[in-house]
Amino acid sequence: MAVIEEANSKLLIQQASSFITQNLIRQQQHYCLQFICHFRILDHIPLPPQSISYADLATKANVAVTSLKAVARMAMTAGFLGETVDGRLSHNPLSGIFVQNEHLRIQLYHMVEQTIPLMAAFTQATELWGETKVPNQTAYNISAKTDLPFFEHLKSNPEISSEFDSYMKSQAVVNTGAKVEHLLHAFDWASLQEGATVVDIGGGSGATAATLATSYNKLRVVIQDLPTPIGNAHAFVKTLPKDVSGRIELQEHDMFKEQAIKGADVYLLRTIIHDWPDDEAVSILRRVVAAMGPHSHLVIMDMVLPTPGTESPDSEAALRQKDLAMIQTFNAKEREMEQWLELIKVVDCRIHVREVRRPEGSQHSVIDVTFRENVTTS
Ligand SMILES: C[S@@+](CC[C@H](N)C(=O)[O-])C[C@H]1O[C@@H](n2cnc3c(N)ncnc32)[C@H](O)[C@@H]1O
Repeated sequence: MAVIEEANSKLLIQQASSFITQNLIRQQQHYCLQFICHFRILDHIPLPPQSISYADLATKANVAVTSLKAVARMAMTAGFLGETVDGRLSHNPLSGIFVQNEHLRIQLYHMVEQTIPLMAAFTQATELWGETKVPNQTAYNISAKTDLPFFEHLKSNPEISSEFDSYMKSQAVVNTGAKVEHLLHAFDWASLQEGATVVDIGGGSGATAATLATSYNKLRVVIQDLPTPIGNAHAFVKTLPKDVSGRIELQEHDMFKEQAIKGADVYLLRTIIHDWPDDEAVSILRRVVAAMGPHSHLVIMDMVLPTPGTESPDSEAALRQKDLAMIQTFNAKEREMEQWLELIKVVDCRIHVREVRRPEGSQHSVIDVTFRENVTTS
C-alpha cells in the first residue's frame, strides 16, 4: 500500500512539475509573439522562398541580434516562423498567413496589444477594487490607463474606436464560431413579411446588417450605434451593392435612451448584452420592450455558458475565455441559461423566451424573446 502511495505521489510530483514547465513555455511563447509584434518583425521577413539573415533583420527592427534569434527560435517551437538550412529567417505557412490576411493580422495584434495585457491586469484590478460592478473599475481601466468605462473611452478616442470596429469585423470573418452567418440559421427570417424591419441595436461595423440584407431581399435593416461606429458603418455600407445598401439605414442612437423605432419586426442585439452587468442589461432590454409591438421579436445573439464539463475542454475554455474578457473589460459576464431566463423575467413579466437555438459550430446562441400570448403591450 505504502509503495503504491509513494509511486502515485512521485507521478503526481512529476505531473505538477511538468504543469509548471508547460506553463512557462506557453508564457515564453506568448511573450516572444509580443516581442515580434511590438517590433513589427513580421513585416520585415520576406515570404518563402526568400529569407533574411538575423543580422539584417535585427538592424531593420532595431533590436539586439541575440535577443532576436532567441525569440524567433522560441516562436518556432510554437510552430510560428521558420529557418532555412543555412540559418536564415523566413516565414512558415502559419506566420506567413498573418502577413497575407489582414483580418488575421488584426486579430493577432489585438490579442497581443489588448487582450493579453487585459488578462494580466485582472489580479491588480481585483486587488484594487475587490467585488465591484462599477464600469470603470476593471482590468481594462488599468491596462488602457483610463478612468473611463470601455465604450466611453472609445467614444472619446476615434482611433481606438475604429480599431475596435475593425477587430469586431475581422472577428466575425475569421473566427468560425463567431461568424455572423450563424445568425441566418438560428431564426426564421423567411417567415417575416415583405419589407419587414430589423433594428440592429449596437450594430457596429454593419457586417450583420449586410449579411441579413444580402441573404433576404425583403428585409430593411436599421443599424443603430454610437457616432464613430456609425461613421465607419457608413463607409462600409457604401461598398455594398446598391440593392443591398438601399435597404440599410444608419442611425446614431444610444441604447440607454428611448427606442425611436416602434413595432419593428425584429430588434436584434448581437453580442451586446454580454458587455453589460445585469442592471444595465435590464435597462437596455426595457427600452426595447417598451418599443415592441405585439408581434415583435427581441432576438439576442450571445453566448450561453455551458454547465462545467459538458463540452470538450477546448470548446469550454474558448467560451470561458470570453466570459473572463467580459468581466475584465466591463465587469459584465457571459450568462448561463438560468441567468438568461432570470434576466428576461426581471426585464418584464409579459415577455418570455420563445426559443433558444445554437447553430452547429457557433459559439453564440440565439434567444428569441416575444410577448406572451394575450398580453397588453403598450
Ligand atoms: C461587442 S460590439 C457588437 C457589435 C455588433 N453587434 C456585432 O455583433 O459585431 C458592441 C457594440 O455596442 C455599441 N455600443 C456601446 N454602447 C452603446 C450605446 N450606449 N448605444 C448604442 N450602441 C452602443 C458599440 O459601439 C459596439 O458597436
